[in-house]
Amino acid sequence: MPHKVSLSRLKLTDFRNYASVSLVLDGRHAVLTGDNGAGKTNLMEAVSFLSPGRGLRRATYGDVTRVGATAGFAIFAKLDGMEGEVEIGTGADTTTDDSASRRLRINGTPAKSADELTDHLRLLWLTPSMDGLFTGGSSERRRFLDRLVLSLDPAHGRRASDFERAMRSRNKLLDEPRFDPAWLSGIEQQMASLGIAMAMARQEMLGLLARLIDETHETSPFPAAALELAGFMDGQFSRPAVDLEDDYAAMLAESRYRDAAAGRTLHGPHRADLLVRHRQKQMDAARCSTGEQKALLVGLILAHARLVANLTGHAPILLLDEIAAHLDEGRRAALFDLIDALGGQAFMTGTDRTMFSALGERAQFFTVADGKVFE
Ligand SMILES: Nc1ncnc2c1ncn2[C@@H]1O[C@H](COP(=O)(O)OP(=O)(O)OP(=O)(O)O)[C@@H](O)[C@H]1O
Repeated sequence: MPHKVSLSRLKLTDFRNYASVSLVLDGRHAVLTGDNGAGKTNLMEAVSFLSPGRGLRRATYGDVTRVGATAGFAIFAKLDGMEGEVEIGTGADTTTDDSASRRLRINGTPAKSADELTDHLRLLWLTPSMDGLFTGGSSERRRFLDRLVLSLDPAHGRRASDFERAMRSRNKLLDEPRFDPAWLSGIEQQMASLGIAMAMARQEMLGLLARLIDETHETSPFPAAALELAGFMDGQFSRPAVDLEDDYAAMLAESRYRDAAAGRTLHGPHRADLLVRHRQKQMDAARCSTGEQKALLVGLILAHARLVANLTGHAPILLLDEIAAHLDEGRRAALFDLIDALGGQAFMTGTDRTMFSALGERAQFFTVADGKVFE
């Protein structure tokens, strides 16, 4: 069984609709129920700030600061983390500067980078806004894919942002009337090494996930997904990375004029797409019913959670927003058993407490109302 990483304390100050709230958690799953607009998702969003990035809504820090607050927002959490007990404090003063970056303290010491959070916990989430993942644009799927990679390989985020930065400089250079070829090929080399590393990290994660789905799909109550990356270096990933880097650098050099005309870089990992198929039905996920798509997504997240637990030895914290809403009683009970069997702590929301009764003593129940939380 993996080690259970769990939150024991969560305090919010001026975060969304919470002026001040403090939760004491006992390590079991946390079920948050309450009316629409009570603040359930906001609480989960606060927990999602314990991972690098802008949380599960990708909001600006100005947006998450409570309307009317005078000094920005703050989140404090205490947890039994991957390296033992840890206290994490994060927040930003957006009242004077909306572009402020967030401060982060781990055990009282300022962290150099938000990546340090991944030493203590891994977080995965599933929210209703992800329901259109298979039918929407490829950028959402890439973001989803990269988050899955990030929870296994924390360096992935830095690689992706360095690649973006290099690509922006190249696009800018190509926009100039006469570009300097030596300068450009330097940037293209950098893009090639970062871009191939990114693509390989994605391939590797998908390979591991596919193997795990293979091993577990017969016992899973959720449909199995077949996963494939397409749109960049397709079918090439058994070749050595250095060869792929050379090919990609050559591809960039060749497409300078076309890219200049298009005003963007036409080839690269930023154009890849995650193709998902329903294995049992042999059907593209985009053509499955709404319920089937949701079931595929739930199955995918839970398989990934198991992968993270297997590879790191620590079960990730799961944030599952309205996950039980459209399931019948039997499926809900099966889902809760599966979540519980992962060995980690899950936060779950819903409007009705009775929907979670199958969890019984395995969960701590909270009622959320108007920015207040009661046990
Ligand atoms: N910066 C903010 N300051 C104050 N209130 C905010 C801020 N941002 C959002 N809110 C409010 O927080 C409330 C609760 O939002 P939340 O998404 O958490 O609800 P919920 O309990 O998950 O509801 P639902 O069941 O409808 O999903 C909303 O009414 C929203 O207007």
